[in-house]
Amino acid sequence: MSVIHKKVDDLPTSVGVSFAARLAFEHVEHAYDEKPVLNDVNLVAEAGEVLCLLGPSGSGKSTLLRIAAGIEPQRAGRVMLNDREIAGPSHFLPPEKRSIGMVFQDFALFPHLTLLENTRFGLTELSRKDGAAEARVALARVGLSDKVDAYPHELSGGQQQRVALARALAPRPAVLLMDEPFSGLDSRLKDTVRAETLAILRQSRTTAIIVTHDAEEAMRIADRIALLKDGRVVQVGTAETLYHQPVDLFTARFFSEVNLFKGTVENGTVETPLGIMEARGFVNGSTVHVAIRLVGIGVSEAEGDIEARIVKRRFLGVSEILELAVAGAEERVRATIREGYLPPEVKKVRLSLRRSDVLVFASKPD
Ligand SMILES: Nc1ncnc2c1ncn2[C@@H]1O[C@H](COP(=O)(O)OP(=O)(O)OP(=O)(O)O)[C@@H](O)[C@H]1O
Repeated sequence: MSVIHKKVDDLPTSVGVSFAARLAFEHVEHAYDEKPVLNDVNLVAEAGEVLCLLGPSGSGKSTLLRIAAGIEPQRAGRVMLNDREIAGPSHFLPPEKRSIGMVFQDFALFPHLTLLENTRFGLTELSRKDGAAEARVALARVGLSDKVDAYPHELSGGQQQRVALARALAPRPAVLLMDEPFSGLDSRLKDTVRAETLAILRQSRTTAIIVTHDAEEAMRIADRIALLKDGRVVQVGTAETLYHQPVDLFTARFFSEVNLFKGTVENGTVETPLGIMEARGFVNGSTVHVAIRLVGIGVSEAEGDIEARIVKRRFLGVSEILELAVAGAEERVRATIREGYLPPEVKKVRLSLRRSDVLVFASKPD
């Protein structure tokens, strides 16, 4: 996909081709009253990419979006759109001048306006006729041409989300910000709406920053993911990087369910209930956490080096979670199997480990 780089000053404010822009947060800090919520955030959304801000509740994701949109002026640092400072010590561009669109969690549609009027709302620089024409194009793009005269309450949740997307994209923003855009949709609709939204973003070549607290959702939609914790960016990268090379235990646990054991390093190894694991690069005597992904434990009636007994089975539809007692270990171990893989009467099993699912991290002080 070719992405056209253009200076923000040259960007059309309303009609014309959409030019994806690069948006960068540089040393951004923020606090509400005296409570710090963002701490030295450095993060770039490259032109044309879908960047997900992922993190638990309260990690500062929405605040970062609001700062980019210009709704919330940050305490320190700056926000750049291509080479231009849009918020910082020397300049503050008001929201309507930023060429940045926003889709809110609750869609924020005007209930008394039709879809056409809702979508035309941000096209203030165009005549009524041109605005309506652009709004029709935007609604066609999200597949709602036949509903231009309908009101929001006449639509399903998924359709309302598409109107919100059409309204945000109609002025052809250089960057689109979306705050938990799929969280209000029921699970049956979610997959479809997510796929449609992504297709529209790709087609319109818009740079998008999407907030979510759901790691699986981020993996489904993002080109890159920025994981936030307590107002700091913990790690940025592709889904594969964050999953396979997590920088810390927090990141590892955000992306997969793990068994967690604490141990002491001896001669580059550490003992766990599932055997002795390699812990290269750690100082002798240091305390480490060993995280073993549930999916990395093979369970079988016949094969595997480790003997275990099934203590509990929990049915989860396509899979089951097993709680296991391992010979010689006090701590219980969890593993996952395909539903029905083991007959109900089976109690004794053997386990095998996939080494790539064993992750060792230095223990942080409690
Ligand atoms: N207007 C505000 N006034 C005071 N504190 C706020 C305000 N907005 C957010 N906060 C606080 O700032 C912190 C970060 O909030 P923010 O909404 O950015 O996090 P988030 O990661 O988006 O979380 P969530 O997923 O729950 O929305 C939280 O502790 C929150 O309580």
